[in-house]
Amino acid sequence: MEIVRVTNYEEMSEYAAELLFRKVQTQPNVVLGLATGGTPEGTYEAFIEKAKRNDLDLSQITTFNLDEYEGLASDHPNSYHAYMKEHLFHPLDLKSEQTHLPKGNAADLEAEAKSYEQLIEDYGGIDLQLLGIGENGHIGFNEPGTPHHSRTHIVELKESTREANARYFENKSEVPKRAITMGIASIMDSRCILLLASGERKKQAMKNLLEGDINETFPASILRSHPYVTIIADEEALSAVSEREWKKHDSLNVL
Ligand SMILES: N[C@@H]1[C@@H](O)[C@H](O)[C@@H](COP(=O)(O)O)O[C@@H]1O
Repeated sequence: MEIVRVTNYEEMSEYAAELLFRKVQTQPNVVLGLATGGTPEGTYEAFIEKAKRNDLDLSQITTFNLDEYEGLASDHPNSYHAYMKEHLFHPLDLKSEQTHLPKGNAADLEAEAKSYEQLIEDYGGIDLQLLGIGENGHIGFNEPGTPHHSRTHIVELKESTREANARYFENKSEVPKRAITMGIASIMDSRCILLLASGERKKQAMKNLLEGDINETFPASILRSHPYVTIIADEEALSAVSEREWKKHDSLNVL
């Protein structure tokens, strides 16, 4: 596990965008795993800018997102489909065949989960998975208690997660109660993982991730057993982590 400690959100975004840019440049047919939430917005913005400025060839990339809310159609303004179209897919003119998200409004969600997992496999797996982290340690929508062997599945969202995400909806009651998400094992199958964390709100999560035990109570802790994880976190997110911990991991030799 590598930790890149940066000053703030802007620096985190710039650094992550540069890594994504280099990844696509060196591997034009890369399969990217993508995340939503406030954390990667700046990364997407910086990546779009770099890609356009350098005429980056994106025609061969494929993307798979981590998750989607249950019941929201892809054109629902609060769906993760809509988020991705706005923040990445449209600005980069990615074709719809290149981009994949689980369908939250599928008639048979269990079948959707299976076929999503199969599709990732058909593409040879994910080369680089981008992750944010929930305050309770969730990755994707894998809430505390999710088994480490889980594959794409349907989850009940914790009230705290619905509250944290309510800012994107009119009010909390509109936040769906369930979602479909890649599982812990699906995420761990990615060849490398890039986790981003910024701000005070994430400081306890980062402390648990870097100093706690690996267990299912804190889902992100499993990442410590993955061979290629890079964390880009800012000073506030790392403010509860002892310097000894992040210095121990600090490295610029990433991805
Ligand atoms: N499903 C998403 C996660 O993928 C994301 O990492 C998390 C943190 O969001 P934010 O980056 O807005 O703090 O929120 C949601 O629950």
